[in-house]
Amino acid sequence: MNPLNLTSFPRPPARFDIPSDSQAIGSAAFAIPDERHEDIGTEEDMLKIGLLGFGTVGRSIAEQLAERDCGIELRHILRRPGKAGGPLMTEHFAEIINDPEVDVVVDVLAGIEPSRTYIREALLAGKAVVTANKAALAANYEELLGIAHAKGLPLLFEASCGGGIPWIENLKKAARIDRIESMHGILNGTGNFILDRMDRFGMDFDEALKEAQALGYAEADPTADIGGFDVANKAVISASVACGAPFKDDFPVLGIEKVTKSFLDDLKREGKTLRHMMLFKRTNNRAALGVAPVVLPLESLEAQVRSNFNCVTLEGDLVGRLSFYGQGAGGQPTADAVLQDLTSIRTRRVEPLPVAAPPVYDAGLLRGAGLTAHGILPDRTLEELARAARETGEFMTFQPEP
Ligand SMILES: NC(=O)C1=CN([C@@H]2O[C@H](COP(=O)(O)OP(=O)(O)OC[C@H]3O[C@@H](n4cnc5c(N)ncnc54)[C@H](O)[C@@H]3O)[C@@H](O)[C@H]2O)C=CC1
Ligand SMILES: N[C@@H](CC=O)C(=O)O
Repeated sequence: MNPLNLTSFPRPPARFDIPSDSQAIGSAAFAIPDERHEDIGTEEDMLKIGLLGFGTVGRSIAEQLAERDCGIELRHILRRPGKAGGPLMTEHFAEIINDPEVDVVVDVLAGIEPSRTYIREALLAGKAVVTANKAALAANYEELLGIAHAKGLPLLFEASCGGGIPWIENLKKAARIDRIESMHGILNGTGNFILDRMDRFGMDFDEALKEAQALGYAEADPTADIGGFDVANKAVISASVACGAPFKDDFPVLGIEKVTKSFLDDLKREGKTLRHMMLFKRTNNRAALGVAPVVLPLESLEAQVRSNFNCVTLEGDLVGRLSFYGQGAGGQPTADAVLQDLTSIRTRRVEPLPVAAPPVYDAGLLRGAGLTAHGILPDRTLEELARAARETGEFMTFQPEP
């Protein structure tokens, strides 16, 4: 029995302009009828999944499914050739999408490919998809959400941003009522772990990075974490959800590779600290995005965020500021986010994505009122500061508005 009652997914509010073409980013509300969806199950039915990947997150998902009664049955686990020895293991993706019992394909692979191909093929084969892979999603957001929309299938990605924090779900909910005017926050557990270990325990950068890797926080290639590209992927996904349209523009990304203990000690003496942040601003139909190390007063909210924790804030025109805090990396919190998405599908409580016209990129929004440059180069945009940082090799930091 297929428990995916696609016709019962809530419809988005009427104020959204729903594009009719199949590439449009839409919600799972628009089910295209096919015979698979006619066999509608109930909430009590087991949701059957095929798991792609058996690393830190994949193992945690399998462990939790064995331990708790979530109403989810694990039918297959895709592993690399030569590693698929155990029960349920396969090295053939075709075995998963050709299994008519599989309702949802869960992607916890690393890197853009083969995830993009597998998500595409799963959706085209009529399977819902849950992914934690922000690199694959950010790079192919329009295409993949477009296919999900055209097929009337959920493509959920809570785990892709902020580990165990229910950020995407709440951002979608806020966007039902509010205009999302800004977002900022810490969205990388590895980077925050490193800065915190250096700041509070005097650890070296490399030593702290090794510990983050051993704890399962870092990406397979940790340069994505410390160079800001992992935050950039999460920023693209968050901005796309907030704007109701794929956020495709280039934007400045500054990493934390150059941070030293002595730099953090100097800041501490001034009553400040450093956090690696996503920065997003939007007014009317204009928006800007950036990733940068930000100098913060010690008493600020983000300065309290330690270890692998993340803290991300949205500002809506009605609700004002809403902040979300929790473990941003690690097998268990990320497994929780995946299981939450699967439970939303099983219980047919999928929050639809807002849909709107894409904003025009306006770099000037991250200047002046939005951010004040710290120390040097005041009154420049984040783009100009990023360029100068690359050219001079200097380490740039910014202070957020109070
Ligand atoms: N570790 C974390 O805290 C978080 C990770 N994520 C994302 O979740 C995904 C998984 O992360 P981790 O489990 O930490 O990564 P990982 O590197 O520990 O696991 C990835 C697994 O996929 C396997 N794999 C790669 N290509 C494959 C292929 N073609 N066929 C079969 N298996 C293949 C690898 O052998 C590895 O076991 C990544 O996309 C990551 O960005 C998201 C949130 C938090
Ligand atoms: N490498 C990432 C994992 C979670 O998204 C991080 O450290 O935040």
